[in-house]
Amino acid sequence: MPLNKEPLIKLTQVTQQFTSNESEVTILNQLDLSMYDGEFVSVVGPSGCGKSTLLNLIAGFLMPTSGSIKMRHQLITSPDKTRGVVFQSPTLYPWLSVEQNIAYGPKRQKLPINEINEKVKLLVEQVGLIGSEKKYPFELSGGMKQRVSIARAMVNEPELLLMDEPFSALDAITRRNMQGLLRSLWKENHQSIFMITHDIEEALKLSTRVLVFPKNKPGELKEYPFNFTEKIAQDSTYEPDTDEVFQQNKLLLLNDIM
Ligand SMILES: Nc1ncnc2c1ncn2[C@@H]1O[C@H](COP(=O)(O)OP(=O)(O)OP(=O)(O)O)[C@@H](O)[C@H]1O
Repeated sequence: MPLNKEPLIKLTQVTQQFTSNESEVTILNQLDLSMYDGEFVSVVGPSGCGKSTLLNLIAGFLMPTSGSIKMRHQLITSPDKTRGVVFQSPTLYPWLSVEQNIAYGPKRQKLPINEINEKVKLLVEQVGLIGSEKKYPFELSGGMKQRVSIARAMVNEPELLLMDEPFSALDAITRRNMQGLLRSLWKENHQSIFMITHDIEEALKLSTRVLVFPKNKPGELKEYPFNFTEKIAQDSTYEPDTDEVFQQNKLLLLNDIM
């Protein structure tokens, strides 16, 4: 972890409690966490451990019970366009075409039309939707819809992309393709990414750091730095499924969670 750099995101002593059946439940307990520019951080953990809560706090959808969350020293108090969010189910406007969906944010910001067209063209290319620009959401597969969602989030050039189980509704092959796409976007655009996933392999294959909510320590986080994503990007012959180190780390994470 870079010690000499300023964090992009900094959580200090963040506690999140919710009321359930008239009693307080602590979901996150005095959590300290820093994330740096260019990192790809994944979060894994058992169902209900607080993964989405953590993402919602960083997005600004939720305020912590106590503690602070800052982005470049500024307290996060509401969602804004410096943090783009991609959800599990694509949230596209059904009456707008692919290119109109992507252009929606920049149009609202009243950016010059030439600039919007350029951004949309570049993103359509980057997410692999050339030829589908004029299609409407009902004409797209699940994977294509999620490609539009990612483009829609990235068109605003967010400093941080937050993804809540973005591929969990997709079939295995589409998912693998989307993982490759996301790795390329991360590398080409030097994008910082914070992703929640249920899939330990996905976390290991994509991230530079994995945060785990261990099963026996509710509210706490454990961290592991990894470099498999760089290996996969640089060496097309590298096969994690036959790499002993990869498999050992997978077991390590599984033991933490299950
Ligand atoms: N707004 C809320 N009010 C009350 N309880 C909440 C609220 N949001 C989340 N919770 C509770 O907090 C806990 C953590 O929820 P969260 O959605 O963060 O878990 P998760 O790890 O993302 O789960 P999953 O993997 O199943 O999606 C759950 O018990 C949930 O019911």
